[in-house]
Amino acid sequence: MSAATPPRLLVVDDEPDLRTLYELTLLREGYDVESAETVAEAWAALQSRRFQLLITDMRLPDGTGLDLLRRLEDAGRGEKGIVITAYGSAENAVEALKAGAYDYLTKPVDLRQFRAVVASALGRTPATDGARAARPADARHTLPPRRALERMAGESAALQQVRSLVGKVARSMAPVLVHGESGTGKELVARAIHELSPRHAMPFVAVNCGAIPESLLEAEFFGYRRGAFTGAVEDREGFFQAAQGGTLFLDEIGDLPLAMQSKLLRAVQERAVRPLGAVAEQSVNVRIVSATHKDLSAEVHAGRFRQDLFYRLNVIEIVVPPLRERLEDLPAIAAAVLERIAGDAGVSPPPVLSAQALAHLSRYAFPGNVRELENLLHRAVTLAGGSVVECRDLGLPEAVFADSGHQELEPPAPAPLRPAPAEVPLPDDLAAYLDQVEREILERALERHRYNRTAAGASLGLSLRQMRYRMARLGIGSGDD
Ligand SMILES: Nc1ncnc2c1ncn2[C@@H]1O[C@H](COP(=O)(O)OP(=O)(O)OP(=O)(O)O)[C@@H](O)[C@H]1O
Repeated sequence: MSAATPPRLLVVDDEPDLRTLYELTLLREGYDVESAETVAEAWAALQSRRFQLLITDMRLPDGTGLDLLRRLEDAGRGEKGIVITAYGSAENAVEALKAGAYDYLTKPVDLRQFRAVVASALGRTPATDGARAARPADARHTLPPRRALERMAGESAALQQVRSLVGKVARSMAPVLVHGESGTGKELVARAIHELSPRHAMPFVAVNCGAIPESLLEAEFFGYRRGAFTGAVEDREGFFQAAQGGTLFLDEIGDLPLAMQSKLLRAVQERAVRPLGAVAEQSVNVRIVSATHKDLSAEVHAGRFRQDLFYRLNVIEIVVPPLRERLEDLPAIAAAVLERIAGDAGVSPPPVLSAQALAHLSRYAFPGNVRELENLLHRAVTLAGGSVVECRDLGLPEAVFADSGHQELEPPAPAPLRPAPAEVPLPDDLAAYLDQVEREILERALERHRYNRTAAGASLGLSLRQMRYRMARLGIGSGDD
């Protein structure tokens, strides 16, 4: 956008004072502003000119802001929309996002937030805001657009539905909740949304909520100031600041403790965070995509997840079904994974699965989903050593197959535990020795449960959170790295 042609905005509100307030605020930002009082007047303006952005009150004398959004959508117009809704009417806000609004604001409108949302819709930084300027993307985060979508192999109806939803929601700010079992591709979906969104050149920050010790959550999410606590020797930004202008992916959101849920809700509502030890809040412009393998509404019923946060995050839900429910995707995903493995190893052409090996795999329940398939193929390729992966290379014992109902499948029979030696020599570094013992036990449990961390943890009496924490501490990979 050149300085000579400021973006043209249309403000629609029937209250003269509010209209003036919005107009003045936007004029100070250097925009070209027009206004209207009713749906009819706004529509007349929209028919005679193009605007970059429509900012409309929800309730208008002759209709609603949504009527305008729908008309724009029907006419195939490119104007983005921001809807201003009454305080506390969450349904209206959700309706607005579903009708294609870029974002919504609630009354009374906070002008700092107003400027930030408008700027974000126009891909700019607020001119008069003290908020941090949008940064150029960190190189690590800059993937060419569409990479995640291209990586997503498979043509099942379920996956096509996922792809189409990704395309639709990418344009807006609407929070998305991705639901699916572990390893189904939830993070891939979140990345695809980010890469197709207007934010794609800004950071994508992925956070595994289940892997962070509870005492560190606030500092990790919101950052801290030097001296905020012992050990805080310098200022550090949190995930929200790191994702400024981009997308924050909150994986395993269902694992977040209740106290942290309240703080997250506040940050999402206020669009501002206060680092530990700081006096002032910082406004943040971040789109939230969260994911869970849990049934969050059941968690809400059980009192383990805040209902208000659930509604905030779950404006649009994308369900990624388990691999066993879309086995038609198996050949394409396996081929894509084999290609990736071969590419990483510099081998060409990539190995292929024999027909029997594929048939064998399609009888397996894949409790760890695509991630498990990847691990399995990694091992199989190493064992095969040639260009064709056969059944025997897959290392799936008959015990893991059942013809009736995949759900009842049991993991392979455990190998007998090694008896403890009668006399263990005393270690000279007890902590390192115990770490090694723990590492071996975790690795064996993971191996036995085909890298399904939940199942491996449960077999040792550990929650997923504890399991992840221990794995991170001991530097054990999740099997996919
Ligand atoms: N449709 C697909 N095609 C190809 N690869 C896929 C597909 N879906 C997932 N993957 C790959 O499977 C692995 C697991 O995916 P991802 O990390 O997105 O799953 P997840 O559901 O977020 O897992 P978790 O719940 O354990 O965090 C990744 O390497 C991803 O690239």
